Amino acid sequence: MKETGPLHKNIHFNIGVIFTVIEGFLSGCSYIMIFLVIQILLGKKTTTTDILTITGILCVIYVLRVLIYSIGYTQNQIGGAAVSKNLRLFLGDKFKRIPLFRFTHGQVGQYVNTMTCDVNGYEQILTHKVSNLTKNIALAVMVIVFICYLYLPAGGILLLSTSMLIPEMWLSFRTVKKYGTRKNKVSSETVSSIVEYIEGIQTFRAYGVAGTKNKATTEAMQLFSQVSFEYEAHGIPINFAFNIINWLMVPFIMFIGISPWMAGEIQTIDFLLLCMLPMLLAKLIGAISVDLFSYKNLVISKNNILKVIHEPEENGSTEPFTVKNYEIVFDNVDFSYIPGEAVLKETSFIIPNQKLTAIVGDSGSGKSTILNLIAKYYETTGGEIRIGGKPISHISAERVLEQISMVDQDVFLFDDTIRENIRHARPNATDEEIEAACREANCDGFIRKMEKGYDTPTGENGNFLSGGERQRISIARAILKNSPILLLDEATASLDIENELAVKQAIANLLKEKKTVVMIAHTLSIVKNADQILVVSDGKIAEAGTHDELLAKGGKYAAMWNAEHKLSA
Ligand SMILES: Nc1ncnc2c1ncn2[C@@H]1O[C@H](COP(=O)(O)OP(=O)(O)OP(=O)(O)O)[C@@H](O)[C@H]1O
Repeated sequence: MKETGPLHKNIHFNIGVIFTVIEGFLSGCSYIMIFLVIQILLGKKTTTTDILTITGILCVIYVLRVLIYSIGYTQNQIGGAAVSKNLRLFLGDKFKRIPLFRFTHGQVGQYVNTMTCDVNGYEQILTHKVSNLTKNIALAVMVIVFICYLYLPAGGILLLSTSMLIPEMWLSFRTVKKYGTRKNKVSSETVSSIVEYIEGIQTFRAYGVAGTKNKATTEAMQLFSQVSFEYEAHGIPINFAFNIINWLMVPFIMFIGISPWMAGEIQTIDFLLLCMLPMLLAKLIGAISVDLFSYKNLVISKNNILKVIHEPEENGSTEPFTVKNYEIVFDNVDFSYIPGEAVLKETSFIIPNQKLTAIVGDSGSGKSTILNLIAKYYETTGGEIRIGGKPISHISAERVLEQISMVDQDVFLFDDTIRENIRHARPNATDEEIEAACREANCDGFIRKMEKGYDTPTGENGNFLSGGERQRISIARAILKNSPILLLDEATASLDIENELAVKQAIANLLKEKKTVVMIAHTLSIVKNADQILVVSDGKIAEAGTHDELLAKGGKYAAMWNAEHKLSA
């Protein structure tokens, strides 16, 4: 099947294979030359010219072999590396188009496995396996042809024994398909488990369940070891049986060559080679069998890559998303993360353009889900969400997200400087613009106190910074992006008083601009001045109105307000 797209092999790869095959034939030629040398030596009239000619030809063959091998190997490496680079770039780009809800924990493990192990595996096929295989096959064909020339029946028998490779491969491939596929699946689960273990190491250590005490990770590794063993254990007997047949051919050919040699039908030198060449052939066939086995295994990697390549993409339009206003409408929206377990049920509400809407409600009532749906992290299962009158289901997440700034509790920071982390919000922003955004976000002060100021590294995922500092950096990003919609998950409750005040001030600055703001509020004091408050309860909007209206109503909001005031009193 002709390969297209990122798996397509390039010209370097093809040149590499051709050169390796030539090198295989040349290596066969050196055996023919040795044959000629022995023939001359055993003959009566050996002249210096004969010896010089043969050694000269051998020199040329060896120099050519080294040259051709070097070119072939280099071309293979260049070709393979180019394919894997293009493949990784392609997959990186593909991840941009896969719906965001696909990036669940288990799936991320699979993607990491594909991007690393599977792409490495595929590169191995291209840079080593294919060339080794073609070279060994070329040399094996030459050896068989040469044995046929020496003594046809011996050549015929070797051809027959070599053809046992076909059933052997058929059986091996079945093993690879069954156990290799499982091994690969368990391998991605193990990667997920290891990623989770490393990410959560602080928590695991705090609870004394790190290292071998961590049940989930230990079990995942044990399972992987067991599956790997099963895989090898089922492949070995087939290979073992084949190798016995393969190597028994060496004495057998010797045996059937004795009578013609004694009868003078073949010369001593031919008999000598009949004793030696089957050993070389057995070694080659053994190597071909092992390479074909691992080649088939690596094909699983290729299939995993193909699976990602063919993953359904978002079907929304990538045309720029332009609307006259940024009113957000939820029209009878149904949503569930797990089929049958509804989180939002026929939910309808309007978030007015350039107004502040606060969402309050019990924990687990669906507040974050509403933000996730506006940002198109997930697709609704029923109903429609419209921004500025346009249904967002027809627009790609990337285009919708261009209109949105998100400040939530999980601030993701890259292992880069503070300046570059903020610049991600608007890559062409100047240093002055970044610093101005930081002043508004109340983080300019603490950044300047740092040794390298804006060029201070944040550490992996911002672990050199405190929670409040990370939140203010996230607010600076939102200010810099200056998008018309702002989704805010206010989470000042977990901060110390100084940080809480700084973050609240930063949020107040962020809200000064005219934007459509949707804010999840965990403390009601912060939403008092909102233009509209939505009270979410059990996946529905239980109440909607201003602070005063809702208090006057004496419903759920009023109860929450009174409870909060009792606590702070
Ligand atoms: N990725 C997910 N997969 C499955 N269920 C989920 C997922 N995310 C949230 N849920 C479930 O959906 C429901 C609503 O969750 P959501 O995070 O929207 O609540 P919330 O009101 O924001 O809660 P909180 O105030 O505690 O953050 C909860 O029952 C939660 O367990």
